[in-house]
Amino acid sequence: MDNGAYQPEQEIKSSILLNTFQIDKKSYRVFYNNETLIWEKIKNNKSKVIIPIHDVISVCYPKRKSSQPTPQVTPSLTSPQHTQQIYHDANDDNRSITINYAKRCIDPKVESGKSSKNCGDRNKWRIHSVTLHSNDKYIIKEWHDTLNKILNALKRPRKLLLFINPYGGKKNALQLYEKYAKPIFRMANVDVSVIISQRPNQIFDLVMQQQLDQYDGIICSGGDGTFSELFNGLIYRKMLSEHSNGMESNEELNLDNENIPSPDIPCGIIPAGSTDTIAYCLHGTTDIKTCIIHIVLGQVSGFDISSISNDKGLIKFYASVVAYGFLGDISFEQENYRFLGPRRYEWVGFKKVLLNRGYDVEVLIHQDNALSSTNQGQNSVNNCDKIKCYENCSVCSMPSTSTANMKKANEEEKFKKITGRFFMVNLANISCACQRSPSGMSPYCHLADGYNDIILVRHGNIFQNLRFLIKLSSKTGQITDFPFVEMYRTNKVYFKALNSTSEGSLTDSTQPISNLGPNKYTSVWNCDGEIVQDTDVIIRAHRKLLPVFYRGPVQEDLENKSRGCCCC
Ligand SMILES: Nc1ncnc2c1ncn2[C@@H]1O[C@H](COP(=O)(O)OP(=O)(O)OP(=O)(O)O)[C@@H](O)[C@H]1O
Repeated sequence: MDNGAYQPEQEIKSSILLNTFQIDKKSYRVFYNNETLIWEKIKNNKSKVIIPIHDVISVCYPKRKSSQPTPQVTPSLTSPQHTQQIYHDANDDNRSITINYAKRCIDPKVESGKSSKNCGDRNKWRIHSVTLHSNDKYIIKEWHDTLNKILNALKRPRKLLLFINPYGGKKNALQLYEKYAKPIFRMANVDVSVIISQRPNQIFDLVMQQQLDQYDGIICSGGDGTFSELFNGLIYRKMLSEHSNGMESNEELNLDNENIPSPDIPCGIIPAGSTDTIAYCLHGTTDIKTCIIHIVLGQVSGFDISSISNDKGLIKFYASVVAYGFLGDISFEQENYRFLGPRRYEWVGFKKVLLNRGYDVEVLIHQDNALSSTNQGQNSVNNCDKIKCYENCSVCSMPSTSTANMKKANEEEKFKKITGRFFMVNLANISCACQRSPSGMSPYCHLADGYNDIILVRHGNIFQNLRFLIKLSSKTGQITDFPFVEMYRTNKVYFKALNSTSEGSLTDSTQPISNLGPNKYTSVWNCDGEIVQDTDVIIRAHRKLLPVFYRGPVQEDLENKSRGCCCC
């Protein structure tokens, strides 16, 4: 029933505009209809550009050059600094408007129809601008006002809080922000408050303490560790607020760690770390402009987050991987070689592959009935349909009712027990693809299906371990082709290190590691790059727990086809 109230969706859907404009001194028919903006040459309607309104960043009158200096961010801030740009409209007599829009990278030859093969990376997005001229200032004004009304009706972030980690990666997050992020936020009229972190875990602490209601999104610029601080803060904050009545301690908070509440505020990541696995998996690229574009365009989707707990409760949430054994050992030692930059992983990895003696462990892998039906009861990724996770993924968009219903029908949970000596045991929340390992350790892992892939790599001689690592970093081939690798899809795993000299799990395990660490018999966990020392843990996947600015990578078939000409 139409009660006369203003409905933004109606504005987006029902508006229609059609006029002739000059673009680069040529006549174009330009129309807006059905959430799409189209301009085509009047004399040659083959040259047509189609842009969904959701990919339009801003519509403005051509700007006068501002005499005001651009505000600079002063380092070492712990309270937000605002960096909003004020636009100056030229005058009321405008005869042109500029439309700034984002578009996937497509080879200009493909766009002009001269070639069907695309050398560009379709995961990358770039900003383009088109200026429409008309002698009729009323037409210009109508287009400007209508398109801005539509853009304002879209659900997009207008005010963001950004944490910058100046220490991660190449230590250039601040420069990257100034060079790439600030101009895009300014173009999109997003008001950004910036906080530069001064120590590890400060982002987590600030997210827990700060008033966040005024923000439409909380984002960070840094690597996986920085993003981990951010989303751990957001989730813990939400858990605390949900349990605020009568909640006395963290232990009580940790009791119900099956049903974790979702944060209300979406988050995002501007990659400025060493590996940037999470950004790579979310967008199919670590291209910084692409990641910023996805934030300003504001498309939010649920992203799986997993947790690692001990018998006392929750230890940490992770977004990429928890890895015990080889990768845990690397994570433990790499901090000592930070002066080598991203190369430190190669040096420490080389040392650890030579010295690895394997670790004895026992795992109980939950066999989810919802998965068994598609996997012939094996829960093995080897047997399941090999569907990769892309934008609009059919697996991730399946309703999540199956797991809950199955549990009721079969009260007793089924577990698969595996014991042995392992080179590494990894639980991947995402494919873990990155520039170094483009397929990732778990190529078919999904971003939002509610499952982890557990990868068990049996310990072997140094040549076997090396073969495994080479395959892991290759573009083709799968680690599950090796007979010493097993992979299972699951939403819960009980893990125990055997032969432990540490008499049970270490408490307070994410505290500074000083003299603690892997001993002769046990390793540590690499949890999104941070160390967790417990060796008796439960690992759970939480479906779509975190709202994140992302669309997912582009479908690979198209990408491969489009890259067909790269050999030339
Ligand atoms: N001002 C700071 N000084 C020192 N360390 C910091 C500061 N701010 C954040 N940190 C810590 O820096 C660590 C490394 O950051 P991050 O993981 O983002 O970068 P990286 O390790 O280079 O990248 P990646 O995780 O993608 O490989 C994090 O654990 C974070 O807690």
